[in-house]
Amino acid sequence: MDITMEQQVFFYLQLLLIFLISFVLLNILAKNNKAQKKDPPGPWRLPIVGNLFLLNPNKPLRSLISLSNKHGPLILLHFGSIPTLVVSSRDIAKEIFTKHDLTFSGRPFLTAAKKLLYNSSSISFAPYGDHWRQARKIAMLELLSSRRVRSFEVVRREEVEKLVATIRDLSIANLSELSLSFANNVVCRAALGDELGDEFGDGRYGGKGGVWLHQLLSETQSLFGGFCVADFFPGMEWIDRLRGFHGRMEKNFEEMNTFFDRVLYEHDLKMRLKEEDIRGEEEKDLVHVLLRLHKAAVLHGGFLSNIDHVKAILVEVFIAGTDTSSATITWTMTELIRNPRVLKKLQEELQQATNGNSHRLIQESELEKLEYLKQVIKESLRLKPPVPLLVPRETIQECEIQGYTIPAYTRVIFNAAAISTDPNIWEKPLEFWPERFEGRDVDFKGHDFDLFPFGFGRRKCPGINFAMVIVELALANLLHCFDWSIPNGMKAEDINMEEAIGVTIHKKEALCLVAKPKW
Ligand code: HEM
Repeated sequence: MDITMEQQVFFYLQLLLIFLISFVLLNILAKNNKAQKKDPPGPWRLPIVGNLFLLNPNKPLRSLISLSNKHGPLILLHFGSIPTLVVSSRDIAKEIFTKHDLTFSGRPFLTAAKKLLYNSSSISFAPYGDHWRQARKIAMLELLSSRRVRSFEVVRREEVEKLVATIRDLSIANLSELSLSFANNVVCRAALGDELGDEFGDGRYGGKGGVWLHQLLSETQSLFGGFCVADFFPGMEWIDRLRGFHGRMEKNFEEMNTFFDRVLYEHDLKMRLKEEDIRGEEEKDLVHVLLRLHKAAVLHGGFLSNIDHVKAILVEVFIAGTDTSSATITWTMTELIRNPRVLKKLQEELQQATNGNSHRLIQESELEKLEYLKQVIKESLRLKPPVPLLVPRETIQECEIQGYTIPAYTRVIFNAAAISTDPNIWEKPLEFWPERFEGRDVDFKGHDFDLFPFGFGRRKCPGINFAMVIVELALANLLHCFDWSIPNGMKAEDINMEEAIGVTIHKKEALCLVAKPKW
């Protein structure tokens, strides 16, 4: 059949019409879509630096709290070129956990983690995915399980004995330093075993080797807490090189890497001598456990066949486990000395717990019944959470929160400290008042959104049991063995409560107190 000229024109007109209608419809849809995509509120920002100028570098936490007070509990800031969502409300944190936990389970790829944690192959800074899942499983089942934590009871007891003996010889105790070396020694002995090895000073934690390792780890902590230009201005690594930050990271990494190579080599030698260790018997430290898993992975294939991943997990245990526990001990002692009523009540509880035989140390088996001690620590974690902004997260896909669109790869900060001192949730929020938890079932292990010092969801801290027993045992014995007072006629109000900066928040000025032995 022939098509007439008229029919042809009509056909092309129809096509044109369809094209025009589709074009208009698509445009409307695109506009609607754009109109629907709403950014969370946030302050005005400058080109290039974004909102960085709004952060007081000495008090970033306080700056974030005041920005949230001004702009709302869900704000979008730009740190350099990095969009960063700040969550400062219990209800929004709960919405995220219950509806979008997976979306918020990423971690940003930060320079220090890339360099010091073997290309972010540990747990805390590993991007969400199979590697992280496998590493976390090992942490939960093998390294930080209740059984493993119990197996280090002797280590903790011996270190507490040493701590108490050291303080008996001091006229003034620097509790910031003492609690850090106590936590360091417990973590080192749990991770590496009882001896450091002769290449590292005299091979003992209390000696030169211990001091050297302590300094090395402090530098690692400080690099993690430091400001790295490339994390806010990708492509500008050269500035970090120029200002020496890269050099510091390289040096710290080389020293740490050599140290762990040596530790692994020595453990391997011992394991070869004692074949039974490979089957998992007599595992005395975490290096043994990791080496067993590494050997099995090399033989049969699987996770941890790469020795760098073993080293990354070991560095992680140190950086995640020592500072946080010692900061909790120091802040709790600070609050107690400022609150003599609470201090006295707690000492009475400890006295009763010893069943009349008070001239001895409190044992781990007695911690369970110390209700008031638990309330005191909970209150300290509420007022001074050691990791107040948690570890930064990153969205792995786009999602909608409170009607706002949050794109994939947005960095996310949860302001746990703002929530745990929110006057809408807590009565007298800035007062140290442990009795607030009496009969109030507030869990702090990531199930309750009023208080989550250990984070929540898939990425919450797997070291809670490991940390809590260290903190409880140290505090119970510090308070049971000594009466504490403030030196040089200072008053409680004179104690400087300023916070140092870093991922873990320490007391800026060391806590120095007079310790009078009770027995
Ligand atoms: C008082 C002591 C501690 C506090 C306050 C604390 C706090 C935290 C916080 C806030 C996070 C981030 C959670 C999140 O993103 O939701 C975290 C993660 C982590 N913590 Fe702890 N922590 C403590 C002790 C420990 C200890 C003793 C260890 C191990 C020895 C440990 C190992 C880890 C690891 C591996 C992660 C990363 C989890 C992941 O990304 O999957 N922490 N911790």
